Amino acid sequence: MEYAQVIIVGGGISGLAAAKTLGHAVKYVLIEAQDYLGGRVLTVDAAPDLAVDMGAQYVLGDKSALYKICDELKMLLDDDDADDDEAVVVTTDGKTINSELMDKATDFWERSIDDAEDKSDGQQSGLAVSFADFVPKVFQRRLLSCSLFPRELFGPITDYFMKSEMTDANCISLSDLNLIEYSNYEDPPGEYENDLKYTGYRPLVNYLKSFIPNDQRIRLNCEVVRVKFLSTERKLSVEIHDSQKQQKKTMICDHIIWTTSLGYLKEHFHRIFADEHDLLRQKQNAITNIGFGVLNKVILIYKKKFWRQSANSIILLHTQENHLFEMSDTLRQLLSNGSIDPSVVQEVAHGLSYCDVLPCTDIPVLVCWFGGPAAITIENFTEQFIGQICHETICSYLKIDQDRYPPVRVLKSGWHNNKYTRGSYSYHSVRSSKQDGKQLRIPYAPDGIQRILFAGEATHEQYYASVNAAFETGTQAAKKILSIIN
Ligand SMILES: Cc1cc2nc3c(=O)[nH]c(=O)nc-3n(C[C@H](O)[C@H](O)[C@H](O)COP(=O)(O)OP(=O)(O)OC[C@H]3O[C@@H](n4cnc5c(N)ncnc54)[C@H](O)[C@@H]3O)c2cc1C
Repeated sequence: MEYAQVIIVGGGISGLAAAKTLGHAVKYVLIEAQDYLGGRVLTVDAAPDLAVDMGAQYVLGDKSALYKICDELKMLLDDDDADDDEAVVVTTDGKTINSELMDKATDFWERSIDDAEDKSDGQQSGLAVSFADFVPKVFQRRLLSCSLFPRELFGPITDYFMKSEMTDANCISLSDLNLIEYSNYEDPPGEYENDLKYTGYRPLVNYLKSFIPNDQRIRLNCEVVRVKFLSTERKLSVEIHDSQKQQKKTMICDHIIWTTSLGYLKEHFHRIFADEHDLLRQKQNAITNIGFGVLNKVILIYKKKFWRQSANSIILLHTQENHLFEMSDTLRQLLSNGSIDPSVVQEVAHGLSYCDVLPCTDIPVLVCWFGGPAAITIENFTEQFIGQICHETICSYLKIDQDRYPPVRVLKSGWHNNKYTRGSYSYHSVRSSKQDGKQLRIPYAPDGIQRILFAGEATHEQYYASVNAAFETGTQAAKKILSIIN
C-alpha cells in the first residue's frame, strides 16, 4: 500500500499553500477531486490576452501575506485613474440617478450597520440577531430623515443594498445572516479590494504549484471518500476514488491536511469519517450551523462599449416591481426551444442589480453578480440563455437597442452544482457562533497526536470567506505538521 507522511486533501489555495510550506523534506501527496488546481480560484481564458476569474476576483487587504506574493508576481492592477470612475445608476424606466445620491445612500447603509451592531450588542447574549431584523429598518429611517431621497426610491434603493449585502456576505437570505458575528468579522489588513490584471489569479496558482517538486505528488481526478484511524498501527487509512481510471485505492499516512469546502463537508462529512465517532461528535454542530451560500457571476464580453466610458459599474434600481422588458426574438426563441417558464426571465432580471466593468482590459467586459436564490436559479440554464437575459435587462434599463451590441461571449459560474464545492464561501448564520468556528478549526488527535488538521477558507478565525483565509490556514496547518514531525 502506498505510504505518505502527509496527505493533503484538496488542491485549492489552502492545499497548495500547505504543499509549499511542507517543502521538499516531507513526503506528501496532494489529492484533488477535480481535473485542475485552484478550486474556488478558477481563471479561464475569455479572449486572446484576457483571462477572467469565475471564482475569487479581488485580492483583499494590501497589508496581507497573500497581497505581498501577488504584488511580487506583478498580478495586481495599478489603476491610477480608478478614483475618477463612478457607477452608472439607472432605474427601470431608464432614469439616471446621480451617483452622489448613491454614495450618500452607501454611507447611510454603512452607518445603519454600525447602529444595528451597537443595538444588537445590547441584546440578551446568546440570542442570535439577524441582519434583516435590524439593518433595513434603520436604513429606511435614515432615508426618511433625509430630504434628498424621493419617496419612490426608498424601496428600490433598500432592495439594491439588501441584494448587494446578500451577494457580499454570500448568505441564503439576510434573515439567516448573524448580525453579531457579522460585526465581529475582520477584513484582511489594509485596502479592502485590489483588482487583478488581465491574467487574473492564474499566476498565483502556478506559483504555488511550482513548489511541488514533481507531478507524482499531485493526483488529479481523485476524491478521498473514506478516512479511518488505525489505532494499532497509529496511521490513517485513506480511501481514494480515481474517477478517470474508475478505480479505488487505499493509501496510508501519518497526517492529513483537510481543506475541502464547508459545502462539501455538509454533504459528505458523515460518510467519509463514519468510523471516527469522536470526530463526528466534535464537528457535527459546526458543520451544520455555519452557513455556506452561493455567489455566481455571469460574464458578458462585448465588441463595443454601450455604457458610459468612465463607468466602473452599472447599478440597476428596480423601480417597477413586476416589470418585464420587451423581450427580443432571440430570447423568445431560447425560451421556447428550452420550454422554459417565462417567470425565469423575470426572476433573473430582478435578481440582477449590479455589474462591474472589468477594469484590467480594453475589451468591454461586464461581470454581473448574483447572490441569494437567483444565484442558484441561473445555474440551471445555459450560458447563452442567462447571458441574453442579463444583456437585455441592462439594455432595457440603459435604453439601448438590445440587438445593436450583442455579447460576443458569455461565461457563467456554477458553484452550487459543482459537487466538490457546493456553494461559494462560508458565513455565520443565525444558528452559528464563534464557538462553532473554533470547533471547525480544531485538529483531530485520536491518539493524542494531531492526525487530521482542518484548513481552508471556513476555518479562519477572522477573515473566513477569502483567498487570504485559505492561504493562511493551509500554511499554518503545514507548519503545525512540520513542528510535530521534526
Ligand atoms: C464567485 C466567488 C467569488 C469570490 N470572490 C473572492 C474575492 O474576490 N476575494 C477573495 O479573497 N475571495 C473570494 N472568494 C472566496 C475564495 O475563492 C475562497 O475563499 C478560496 O478560494 C477557498 O480556497 P480553499 O482552498 O479553502 O477551498 P477550495 O478552493 O474549495 O479548495 C478545496 C479543493 O478540494 C477539492 N475537493 C473537494 N472534496 C475533495 C475530496 N473528497 N477529495 C479531494 N479533493 C476534494 C475541491 O475540488 C477543491 O479544489 C470568492 C469565491 C467565489 C466562489
